[in-house]
Amino acid sequence: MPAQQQFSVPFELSNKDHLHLGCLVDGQSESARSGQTFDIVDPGSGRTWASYPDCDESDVNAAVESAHRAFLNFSKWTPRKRAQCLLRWHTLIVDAREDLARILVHETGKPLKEALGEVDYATTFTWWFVGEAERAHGTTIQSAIAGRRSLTVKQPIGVVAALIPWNFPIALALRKASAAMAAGCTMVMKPSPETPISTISLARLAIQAGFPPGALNVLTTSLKNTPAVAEGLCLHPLVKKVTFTGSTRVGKIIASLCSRSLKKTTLELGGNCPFIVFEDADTEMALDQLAALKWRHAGQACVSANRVYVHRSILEEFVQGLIRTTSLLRVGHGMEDQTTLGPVTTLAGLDKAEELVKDAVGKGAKMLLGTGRRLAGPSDAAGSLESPAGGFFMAPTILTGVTDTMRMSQEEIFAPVLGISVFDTEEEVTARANETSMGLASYVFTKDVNRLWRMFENLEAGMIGLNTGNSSAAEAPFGGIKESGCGKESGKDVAIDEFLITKTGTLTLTES
Ligand SMILES: O=CCCC(=O)O
Repeated sequence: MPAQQQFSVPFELSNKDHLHLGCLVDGQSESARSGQTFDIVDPGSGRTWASYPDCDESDVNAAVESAHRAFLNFSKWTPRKRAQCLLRWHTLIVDAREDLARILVHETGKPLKEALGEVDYATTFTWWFVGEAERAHGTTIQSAIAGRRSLTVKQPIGVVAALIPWNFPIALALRKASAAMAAGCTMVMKPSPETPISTISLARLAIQAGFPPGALNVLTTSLKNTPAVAEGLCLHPLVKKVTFTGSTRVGKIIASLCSRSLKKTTLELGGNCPFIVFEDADTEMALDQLAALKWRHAGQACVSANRVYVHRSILEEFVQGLIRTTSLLRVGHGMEDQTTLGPVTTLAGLDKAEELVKDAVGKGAKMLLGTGRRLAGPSDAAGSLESPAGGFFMAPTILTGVTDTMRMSQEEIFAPVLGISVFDTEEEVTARANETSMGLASYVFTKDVNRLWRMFENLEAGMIGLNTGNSSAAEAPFGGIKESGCGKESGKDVAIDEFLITKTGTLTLTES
């Protein structure tokens, strides 16, 4: 059933087509079979501003079959034709940058400047995979047996299901989709309940760019129907690969569902990233990098600094510097010019952040800035911070005296709460940093190049920032180890390989 437009959009768009009601299946805008919808809430105001089709398990098959039909054709396109189409998609997304960023602000709460930054980051993936499309090659193999020749070819794996998180919905949708489509796969995307609109916009632009109908389908769902739709996708026999970004808890469920048919998975899961500042670090640099990393999207990035270890000899200076820079942040709605810290995207996130702070303070941590509680009204802010009512806001909160047994050292915080722990030696901090089941990213600050090299080798994480708080880039492999997941997104060869199979051919010559 075609979907109807029904919005009261609280912001201006340069092109109204960039915001569309309805999921996308076979190039058509569709409602859920049940006719049900769910609401999209602006985390900056707490107000509902749109409703989207609430797909359930009965909607999965049509989307997968359409993607399969499209695959039969699309997988035969030459790599150059795929690259050219990806480039047109890239250009359309760049042209829609401002509108997409405004949509992002109202889905995720992040400040407009960060939302524009996300779109710019996202289009580094479309750009990168335009190049990768033509460079996925097989090999020839010198056989050990006389008269025998061997070779490998790479072929697209088939229909991919992509389960996309709400924290960077445009960047992570494009990191997954541009790699898959460069490889010749088609995709069914399931965005998070908080952020379906930006995903639909991207998919409609893909069809406009010339990808065949069905090459990129989108099913939107409420939180209630998310498990059923995700399960339907993971178990569908025509889905050959599942790529998921989200929590480790859900990642394990996805892995177990996919294991029933030995489906290939890429799992980008939770982090508990240590940020280590040694006594010989450039502290100004470490402070700037920590601020950019930690307050990015109000602490809601999987690679965010979760545990901050500062050497005892520079603790006082470091903490004072942190308070000074953090006090300059302005909390507010993402569309307001002065806002530098937006709301937390979900109420559940706010609840958890409050619990973690309560646990830490109960175990002896000291609160130096903020309140560790949601902002309820104009009088509730710490210091000079404003406290906008209505949205899911928390002032940036800084704690010292954080120990490894506190919940905030053991769980992903995903909120504007920063805890500082003290350490004395390299051996001690390395052991404490590695004392977690997670292994996504770690960060080290020191001027000693030998120590940087040692830490790079000894820290158990998939990505190590050496005097930087930002390792994410289209050209570098992104992904964790341990319970932070498996597989790589972005980077040369490895990311596109996630969507390819390698087929070996062996030829016996009749004459040699
Ligand atoms: O939240 C996870 C992804 C963030 C990034 O790509 O830097």
